[in-house]
Amino acid sequence: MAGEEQAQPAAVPAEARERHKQLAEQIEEHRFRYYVKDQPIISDAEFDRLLRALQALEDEHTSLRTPESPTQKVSGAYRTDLAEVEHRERMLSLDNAFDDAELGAWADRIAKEVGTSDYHFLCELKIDGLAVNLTYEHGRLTRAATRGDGRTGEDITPNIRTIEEIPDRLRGERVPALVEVRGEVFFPMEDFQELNARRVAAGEKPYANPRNSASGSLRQKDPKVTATLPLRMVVHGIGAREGFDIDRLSGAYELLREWGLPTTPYGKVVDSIDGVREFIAHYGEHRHSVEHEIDGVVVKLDEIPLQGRLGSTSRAPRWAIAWKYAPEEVNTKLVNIRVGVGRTGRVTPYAQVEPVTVAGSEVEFATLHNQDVVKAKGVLIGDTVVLRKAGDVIPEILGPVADLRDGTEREFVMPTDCPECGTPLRPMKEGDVDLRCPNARRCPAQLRERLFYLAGRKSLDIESFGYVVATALTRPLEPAEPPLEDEGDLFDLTLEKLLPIKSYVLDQDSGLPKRDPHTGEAKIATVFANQQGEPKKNTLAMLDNIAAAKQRPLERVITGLSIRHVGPVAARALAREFRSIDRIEQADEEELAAVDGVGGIIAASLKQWFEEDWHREILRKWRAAGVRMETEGSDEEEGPRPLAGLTVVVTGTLQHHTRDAAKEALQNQGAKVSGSVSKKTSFVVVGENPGSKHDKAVQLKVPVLDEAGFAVLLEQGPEAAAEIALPTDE
Ligand SMILES: NC(=O)c1ccc[n+]([C@@H]2O[C@H](COP(=O)([O-])OP(=O)(O)OC[C@H]3O[C@@H](n4cnc5c(N)ncnc54)[C@H](O)[C@@H]3O)[C@@H](O)[C@H]2O)c1
Ligand SMILES: [Zn+2]
Repeated sequence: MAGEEQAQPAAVPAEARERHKQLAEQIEEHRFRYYVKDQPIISDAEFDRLLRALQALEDEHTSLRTPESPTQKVSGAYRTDLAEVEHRERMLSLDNAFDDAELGAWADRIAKEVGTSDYHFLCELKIDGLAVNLTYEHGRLTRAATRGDGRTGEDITPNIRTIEEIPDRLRGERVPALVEVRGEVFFPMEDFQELNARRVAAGEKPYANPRNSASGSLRQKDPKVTATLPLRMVVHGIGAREGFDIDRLSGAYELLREWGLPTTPYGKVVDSIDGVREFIAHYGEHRHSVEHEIDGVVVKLDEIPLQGRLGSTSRAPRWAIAWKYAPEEVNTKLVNIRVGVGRTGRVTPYAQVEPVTVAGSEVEFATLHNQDVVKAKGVLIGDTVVLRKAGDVIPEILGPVADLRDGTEREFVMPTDCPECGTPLRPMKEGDVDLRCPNARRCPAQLRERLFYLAGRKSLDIESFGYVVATALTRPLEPAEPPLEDEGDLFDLTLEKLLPIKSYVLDQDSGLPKRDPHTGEAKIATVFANQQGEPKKNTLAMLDNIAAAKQRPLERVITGLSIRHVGPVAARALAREFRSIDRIEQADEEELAAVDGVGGIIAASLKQWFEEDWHREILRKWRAAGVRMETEGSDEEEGPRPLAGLTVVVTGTLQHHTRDAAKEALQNQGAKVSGSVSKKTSFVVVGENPGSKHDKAVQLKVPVLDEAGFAVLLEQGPEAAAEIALPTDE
């Protein structure tokens, strides 16, 4: 008889046991790939699902929850090339809360078990990096190690010494005999693509995301390699200690800061779980206003004696919990790399992926910028890739999961001809990375994009004129000839020309026809007529709106010409200075370049634009149609410019101004309006629901104005506004 088998509890069905074994093996395998090879093949979210499935199985059959189960251990013990180091005090993982009920349950347990009502929660950001343990003895850094299995980690002392912000010696008078400092090493997102480019060029596998590159960089055998990489660190805990006492973790952070260690500025002590919820909600919205990737919030009981009272499991402390945000990274298949043609003819590759839901929306396309970027990222068509969608930013491909290749993947080859008009592509200038379609006037893609921009908010702001209309006017299925040759004909559109038009309904992101979800057929529509062949209401409104757009200010007309490098800011400067299109055309390059906000590149681009016959023809037609080509009044009439020299950023929703109106008001008084906050920003005007710019302002201590302060700035000038600017340290 097999006595050992009898040790297995009979109550657990064989299938459950088998499933448990398989899941456990899978999890161990993924941990090995993640912690040791730094090349995971599944996303964190998928990994978390596996671990949860195992937990659920063990909840059902508790006897499966043995000490060896992956649910009970801190990662795993693996042999690596690096030397082993024992931690003095164990390094643990964290339990997770994926929804509010789980967070609430944790808080209830704390309330029940701490035996007092006098306690606080310390909220911190959960940094997506690599856990390390730094040992300082009498103020000197003597050892640095990875977390490993929590008891034994890998020795990375020489590598850690290459990180600038980690002090070799602690500063100050109150340096203790011993302290283990725990923290997270991370790789800044903005340096990530560059690292991958270097790796691909050197024939190495690119990393799938910044977290893997932090780990890979730090666990190099040769610290000289680590030294070349921009690793950063944030400390978030204390292990073993001798020679000092602390009673609050938040207080311990003060001490760590005094010693010269990089603590986080984003921690916050709150006295209720609702305070925790607010913190979670706030950073859920401002996730990208911090310099490192965050995947959640860590909530800790702040009182250290109470932490001791609650204790830990074999895997995680009971006094802390990690709230996980919805993942922004998913793995999916790169089905194809296509190219799109932009407003200025620039041809850019973009990724078509197997549709996935990420950060709440379904994604099918992701940007790839240009052919060099495709190379630098090292992605092949057919790869499983890591796709990231962060906030409102356009989805992008971070990198390939190279370990999943099976040899069928192929390299992307840039097409030689324009995908929409067949014209051979070429760089505009020698040395340009970008290829362009030189058929600027009639390439349907370019004309479509120009029209869409011309009708858009930054230019003529024509309502009822969107992408579908721009498509129908430039590449109709019927009739064969489009109703306009180029944007010169915009103001001559008639119902007669519009009603017969049938067109594909194109997707704005990809330029591909949208498909009927049921039949899979490309959607075709009569865009301007209803079923009876009469004009749609929208069509009539659009024609009225087009007519009204003839009276838009000069700067908006200039913007709408799609002159390379001439955006709304330059257009405004040009309109202000020259006051008519004719005078801009007559000005020589030097005069143009001398205008504040214009400069040499724009001046050259303007000159080039006016050299094209068909460009001048657009102006002639527009003028004949009655489009405004100058500003009335003379220079002298222009008011004083009390805000000249100021740079102002506007963020959030204002009650009494649209964003554009606020900008215009500022610019009218001579202020420069900028989209990003820097130390040079004079004021940040903050409306409701401001985003990361507000945080940045606070961080850089730039004066912040609310809407009332904004009114003071406009009416009484910068000195008065400065007096009522909000205190910037919260
Ligand atoms: N994709 C894969 O194949 C794969 C495999 C294994 C693990 N993972 C991922 O790794 C993570 C699991 O790792 P884990 O066991 O370390 O758990 P965890 O990441 O959920 O939480 C524990 C860790 O959080 C870190 N941390 C970050 N900020 C912190 C802060 N302010 N205070 C305290 N700790 C902070 C600590 O280093 C700690 O070790 C999960 O996100 C999981 O999805 C992925
Ligand atoms: Zn073309």
